[in-house]
Order: sequence, then structure tokens, then C-alpha cells
Amino acid sequence: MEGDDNLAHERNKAEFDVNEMKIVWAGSRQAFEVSNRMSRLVASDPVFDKSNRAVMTRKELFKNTLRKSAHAWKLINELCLSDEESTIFKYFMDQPGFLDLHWRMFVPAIKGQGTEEQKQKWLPLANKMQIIGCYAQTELGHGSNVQGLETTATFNPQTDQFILHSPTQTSSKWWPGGLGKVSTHAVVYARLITNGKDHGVHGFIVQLRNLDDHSPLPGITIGDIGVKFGNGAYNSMDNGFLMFDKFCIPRDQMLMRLSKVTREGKYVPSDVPRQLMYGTMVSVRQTIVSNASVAMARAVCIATRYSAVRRQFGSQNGGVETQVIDYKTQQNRLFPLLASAYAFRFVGEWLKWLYTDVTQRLEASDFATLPEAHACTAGLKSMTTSATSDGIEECRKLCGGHGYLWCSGLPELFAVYVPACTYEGDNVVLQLQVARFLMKTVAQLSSGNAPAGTTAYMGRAKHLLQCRSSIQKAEDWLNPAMVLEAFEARALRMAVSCANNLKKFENQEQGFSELLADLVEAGIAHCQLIVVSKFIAKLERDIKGKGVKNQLKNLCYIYALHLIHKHLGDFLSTNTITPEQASLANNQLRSLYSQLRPNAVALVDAFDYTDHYLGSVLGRYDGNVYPKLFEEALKDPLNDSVVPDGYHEYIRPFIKQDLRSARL
Ligand SMILES: CCCCCCCCCCCCCC(=O)SCCNC(=O)CCNC(=O)[C@H](O)C(C)(C)COP(=O)(O)OP(=O)(O)OC[C@H]1O[C@@H](n2cnc3c(N)ncnc32)[C@H](O)[C@@H]1OP(=O)(O)O
Ligand SMILES: Cc1cc2nc3c(=O)[nH]c(=O)nc-3n(C[C@H](O)[C@H](O)[C@H](O)COP(=O)(O)OP(=O)(O)OC[C@H]3O[C@@H](n4cnc5c(N)ncnc54)[C@H](O)[C@@H]3O)c2cc1C
Repeated sequence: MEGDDNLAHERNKAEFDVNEMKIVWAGSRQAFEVSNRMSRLVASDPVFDKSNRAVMTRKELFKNTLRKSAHAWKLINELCLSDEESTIFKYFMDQPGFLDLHWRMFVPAIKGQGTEEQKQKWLPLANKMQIIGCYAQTELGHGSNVQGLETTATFNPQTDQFILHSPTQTSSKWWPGGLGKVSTHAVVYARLITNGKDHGVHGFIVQLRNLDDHSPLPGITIGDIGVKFGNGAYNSMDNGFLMFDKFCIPRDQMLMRLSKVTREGKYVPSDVPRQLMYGTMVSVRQTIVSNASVAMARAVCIATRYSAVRRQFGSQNGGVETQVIDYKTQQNRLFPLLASAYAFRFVGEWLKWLYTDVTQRLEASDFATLPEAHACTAGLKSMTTSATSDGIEECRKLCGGHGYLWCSGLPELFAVYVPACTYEGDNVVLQLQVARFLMKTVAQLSSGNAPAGTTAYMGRAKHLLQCRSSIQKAEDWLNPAMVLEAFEARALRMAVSCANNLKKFENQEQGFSELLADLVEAGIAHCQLIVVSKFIAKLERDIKGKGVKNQLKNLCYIYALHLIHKHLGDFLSTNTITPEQASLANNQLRSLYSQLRPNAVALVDAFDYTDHYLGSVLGRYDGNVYPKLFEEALKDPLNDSVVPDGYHEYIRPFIKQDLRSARL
């Protein structure tokens, strides 16, 4: 059977309405229509071709990214795309570049931390891209520890200016995307000093380059930090370094929505939580969770289609071989990733709602849900990006040898994606923020304050610490209340165990340091509970389309039960379930894989990705893999000539030597 016949056959087997599933995946019919239109607009434009990124030099890649960005901006304006449309359009361009940081961090930082006057002055310029900005927080010596930043901004009352200075080499800004070669401006985070007093880290708008000839302004040293992991990949981004040598900016360029410095140099501290200064990071962490579902879906789409096309073993008397997707081992590795893509999609939708809600509350000076919003965005960013990075690499292995080819799309996807585990907060550091939040919540349980939001389950501590799972047969693992109770009991018991161990230390901070590894595990258990509970909540909504809800149910329970299988040690050691119940979960999982199998290809079609966006010969919609692998191979510059460059200098001498010895 040819590849295209394989996939056509698979599509015919589907037991649900794929078009309705596309709408569920997109979030609404309107969101689907926008996404569908934007992805095709990008795919049909030759400027956005990405077929030769692997063989470009860094300079070519960078210039090509500038060209794409300029073309995108021109189209966005000519076609009068809305904010929603242009965000999605840029996403489908699939080219990391300065636009990401300008729109996702520089503009939001001014919106979130600037005064009304500052917004009126800077946002129109930024919105028209008359200035291009980046987010310069991380330094050579400090990234995770924001309070440890060293760059200083000292107020000079004589000139009404701040003097920005990099006192040490480790205080050089290092990593900001878009800084190295493009940005004209940056939001720079530096220690504010007035009258000799250090008030901690604050944000400042700083012009970096001359707007006429793009040269760095006097007092500024700036450049690119060098080549990063992988061919192509994130190397299209000019992550940069920056040093200040007593560089002066006017006082009104300190972002003063929260705290202020007066003309006389008096520091007026914020009357709202200082953590609002971290708001841009919270906003980006929230979007990173939705992006995780997209990256996971992309890898899974490639691996699923290819697993249906690829055949190995099983033929008798020259008959057709087995599609590798039919091996239970392949299903056991692939289907939980497919389920994770959907699970992250739905938790991403919920997180967007939570973020919108907290933003509205903050505007009304209600700060009550800020700790919960911080814990959820940090924890889910950490958990979903770690799972997605591992998932992309697993998909590469699921595609066998051809998965290692650049044209499979998977090596570059991995190389672009994996820094998501580090940027916007190292995943371990962020998970420890969740653990701190959990320890606080556990400590307050006895005070009579009922925990709310995602920790509401802790309010049922008495029951959850003692209950025994009532699962008796494999089908019970499809009971939402029983599944939820298992996840709640495991999460609570892990958190309480950490809290009890902490009490054994006289010094709580020292205890926290000793227990870091357990605390991270407790944070992860809590985040997995959130994802499972939001998936179950999604199933309770009105879901249209033949068979759609049934597929989502299968995916939801595959997601939950594979986590039980993977983290069995947690579930058993906390006595949440018995080994027999674990074995029933495994039986149920196998049955769910069989039910999902005929729908697998249709479930990845529901992502509605174009071949351009997938960028993968193995994941092509038509399944025409083998002829296209040949075409790609023949395009390689090494195949431009039959005899390679260097033959006469380095190969021929060996062969001549062999001939001489053969004659002797
Ligand atoms: C195809 C292309 C795709 C490309 C896509 C690319 C797009 C994106 C590109 C992205 C490019 C990448 C761009 C980049 O990478 S930009 C750089 C990103 N950098 C980071 O993320 C740094 C991570 N570090 C931190 O955030 C802080 O230092 C942490 C949090 C670790 C500690 O902080 P700190 O030392 O201050 O705190 P504390 O631990 O003493 O805790 C003190 C209190 O503060 C509360 N607290 C802490 N934080 C928050 C918060 N945020 N909202 C509300 N509250 C918060 C906390 O709960 C505690 O509360 P309480 O317990 O006292 O009540
Ligand atoms: C591709 C990319 C793009 C980036 N873009 C930007 C940008 O635009 N702007 C910007 O300002 N920054 C940017 N960054 C920087 C990024 O935000 C930081 O690298 C990130 O916050 C991690 O900080 P770090 O490098 O200091 O890691 P470190 O903190 O040095 O981490 C090293 C190791 O130490 C561990 N560790 C650190 N602290 C603790 C702790 N308290 N407890 C336990 N373990 C700990 C970590 O888990 C990790 O294993 C970017 C980084 C990358 C890779």
C-alpha cells in the first residue's frame, strides 16, 4: 500500500466528525476560521518558505528572518489584520525573531508597568514599530534570581536623570532576544539607587541605538551572544549582550506605575504588591502553556501520520507488513502524547481565563488571587514545557532513523522548543514557587481558612488523607470522581508529607533546601491534578459533533491513566491506590489504546496544520513519504556535484597509495 492510500484508509476509519473536532481544538468556530485562514495565508507566500534553513549560514538565516519579519509587517498592515489575526499569522510564520520579544514582552511591559503618560508616549511608537524593543532582564551572572541583578540605575538630582551602569562583567545583560542586532530600545531591569539607598530591581525604558544609522549610543556596548543549539532553529534570533558605561536616561523613563522617584529624588514605594513588576513574565508564562500544546501537537501529528505509513515486520509469504502504529509499544509511547496535546490545550484555555480574571481583579485593586495566578502560571509553564520537550524527542524516536533527518521536522522543532524549559523561568525554579505556595496553604489548613481555587481540594484534607480508592474493576477507572479523588489524594499526601518533614527542621529555609527534590515532585503532582481536573471539566461542557465527546473522553482517561502508570511510585507510596488497582488502570489503558487506534490519524488531522507549518516530510498530509525523502536528499548541497570538493586533496591520495601497495 502506498503512503497516501494508508492515510486515506486511516481517515475512512475515523468514528467522529473531524470538522467539529477542529472547532473544539481551536476553541470556537471563529477561532478556527481565523487560524485556518492565517495558516494558509502564510503557507501560500513564498517569502515564508523555510525549506533551506538548515543549510543557511547564521548571517543568511538572520537576514532571511529580517526579510520575513518586514514582509509580515507589510502584509499585516496592507490586509488590516486584527491583533488576534496578526498574532496567529506571526505564529504560523514559525520563525523565532525579534518580533516575538517586541510584541510579547516589550509592549506588554510598558502596558503593565508604565504610567498613563508613559503609555501615551511610547505605545504609539511601539505599535507602529517606529521603535523596536526587547526585554533586558537576565544578566551573565544572574537569570533565575531576579533580586540578584547587579545593573544599577542611580538617580542624579542635578540632572534629573538616572545613570545606568554595569559595575561588573557578570552584570552585563546576556540573553535578551532581539537585543543583539535589532532593538532600538529595551525595557531594562536594574537596581534603583536614590540618595545612596538601594531600592531593589525596577524597570526602565532605555534607547540603545541611534534611530538614524542604528549605531549603539555612546556609553552602550552591545552585540550578539553567539550560536545556539541546533541547525537553523533558534539561531534566527539575535539574543544579545549589553553593557552600560554611566549611560544617562531622563527620570521619566523609569516605569512608574508601581513605585516612583520624585524630582527631588524621593523614592515613593508601591502601595500594591511589588510582585506586579513581574507581571510581564506571568503573562508570557500563561501563553507558553498554550504554545506547549501546539508544539506537542505538531510533533505528535508527524509521528502519528508516519507511524500509519511506516510498515515493519509481520508479513507472511510476501504479504504487506504491519503498520508500526499497530504495535502496542508504539501506541503506549505515542497515544499518551496525543492525549497530552489535547490536555495542554484545554488547561491552556482555562489558564487564559484565569489570567484574564486576575488582570481584571488587579485593575480593581483586588490582589487576593495573585498568588494563585503566579503559582498556576509558573507551575503549568514548568510542567507542560518539560513534558513537551520530552514528548518531541520521543516522537523523533517513534519515527525511527528517518526521524533523525532534518527534513522530518523533529530535530529543528526540538532545538527551537527545548529552551522553553529554561526561558521565562527555569522549570525547577518555577516548580519550587508552586511548592512554596502549597506549603503555605497546608500550613494554613488548621487556621480554618478554606483554601480556594486550584487548592480547594486541600479543604477536604481529613477525607483525602484517609480515603482508600474504591476502584474494583478496570471500568471504574473511567469514573471521573474516582480518578479525580486518586489525583487529589496523591497530591495532598505528597504536599502534607513535605510539610511534615519541614517541621523537623528548626530553620525552615534550611529544611526547604534539604527537601528541594521532594518539593518539586509535590509541585508536579499538584499541576498534574490541575490538568486532569480541567480536562474532566471540559467533558462536562456541551460538545457538539458526532462521536467528538467520546474521543475526548478516551483522550482524557488515557492522559490520566498514563500518569498513574508513569508515577506509580507516588500513588503506591502514598497508599492512594493498591498494586491491584494499578494493574486495573493498566488494563483500562490498553483497552483505551485499542479504542483510540482507528481514530488516531483523524485526531491529528483535527489540529488543522498545513504542510508548511509542520515542515516535515514524514508528517505530510498525503503520506507520500518515500518519494519526497528522495527529493529532499537530492536537494542537499553535497549532491550538487557527483565528485565532492576535497576529493583530489584528501581522498585520492589514499586510493593511489592502496593501488601502489596492491601492485607490490
Ligand atoms: C516559533 C517561535 C516561537 C517562539 C516563542 C517564544 C515566545 C516567548 C519568548 C520568551 C523569551 C524568554 C524571555 C525571558 O526569559 S525573560 C526573563 C525571564 N526570567 C525569569 O523568569 C526569572 C525567574 N525568576 C523569578 O521570576 C523570580 O526571581 C522568582 C519567582 C524565582 C523569585 O522571586 P523573588 O526572589 O522576588 O521571590 P521569592 O521567591 O522570595 O518570593 C517572594 C514573593 O513573591 C511571590 N512572587 C514571585 N514571583 C511572582 C510573580 N511573578 N507574581 C506574583 N507573585 C510572585 C512569591 O510567591 C512570594 O510570595 P509570598 O510567599 O511572599 O507571598
Ligand atoms: C533561548 C533563550 C531566550 C531567552 N530570552 C531572554 C530574554 O528575552 N530576556 C531575558 O531577560 N532573558 C532571556 N533569557 C534568559 C532566561 O530567562 C534565563 O536563562 C532563565 O531565567 C534561567 O536563568 P539562568 O540562566 O540564570 O539559570 P540558572 O539559574 O543559572 O540555572 C542553572 C541550574 O541551576 C538550577 N537552580 C538555580 N536556582 C536554583 C534554586 N533556587 N533551587 C534549585 N535549583 C536552582 C536550575 O534548575 C538549573 O538547573 C533567555 C534564555 C534562553 C535560553
